[in-house]
Amino acid sequence: MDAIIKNFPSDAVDTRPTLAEAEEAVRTLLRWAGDDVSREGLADTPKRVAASYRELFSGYDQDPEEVLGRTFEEVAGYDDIVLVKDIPFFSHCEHHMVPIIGKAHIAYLPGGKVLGLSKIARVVEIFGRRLQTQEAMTAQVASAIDGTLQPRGVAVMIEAEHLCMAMRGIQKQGSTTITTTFTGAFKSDPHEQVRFMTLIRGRG
Ligand SMILES: Nc1nc2c(ncn2[C@@H]2O[C@H](COP(=O)(O)OP(=O)(O)OP(=O)(O)O)[C@@H](O)[C@H]2O)c(=O)[nH]1
Ligand SMILES: [Zn+2]
Repeated sequence: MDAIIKNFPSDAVDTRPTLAEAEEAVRTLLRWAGDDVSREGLADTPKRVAASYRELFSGYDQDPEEVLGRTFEEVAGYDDIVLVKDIPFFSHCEHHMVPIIGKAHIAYLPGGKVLGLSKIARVVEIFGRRLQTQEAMTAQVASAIDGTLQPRGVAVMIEAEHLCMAMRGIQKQGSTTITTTFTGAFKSDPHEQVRFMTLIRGRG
């Protein structure tokens, strides 16, 4: 997992295809779906899909450590839980390349350094905009924050609907998958986990 967090996964791909090759691949999939690539409505679709992949999978070219490296000293007088909850995200499952729609709740206990709040949401974006399993994404977000900020603990919960389970296959709409990763005090102290859960559910 470290390799996924520390490096740009795109570096591991020795040669990215050209744009023309990517557009040709889209044409192939359109034909596989049963459509006619020569009809007018599809003329620009390969170009649009290739451009949209650049955006939807932009996380491969972004380094979470760079984003999380911009910290500032602990805010005087505050050393308690910092929780950003209900961060919406879209990802794609690595099995079917179909959307995962969810929200992330992320907390940490400062250990000397504090993150800009937007950086927490940026980390969700970086890992979300890659092909994922929900478990891996949850662990990656927690590990990236833990490794760079070195707080007293990190808690990550992701709640998501997998459209590969809703639109196809078993076709169960509306089910939610919940995954959690706890480090440090959140892992060792059940009381801290309860506080995290209570704050997420809005009763804190
Ligand atoms: N653990 C985990 N599984 C996932 C995630 N996203 C999708 N899956 C599952 O990955 C599995 C892939 O199963 P396969 O049997 O190889 O593929 P499949 O024949 O398309 O499976 P079905 O979806 O059951 O039709 C399915 O059970 C999906 O529900 C995820 O984030 N985490
Ligand atoms: Zn899937």
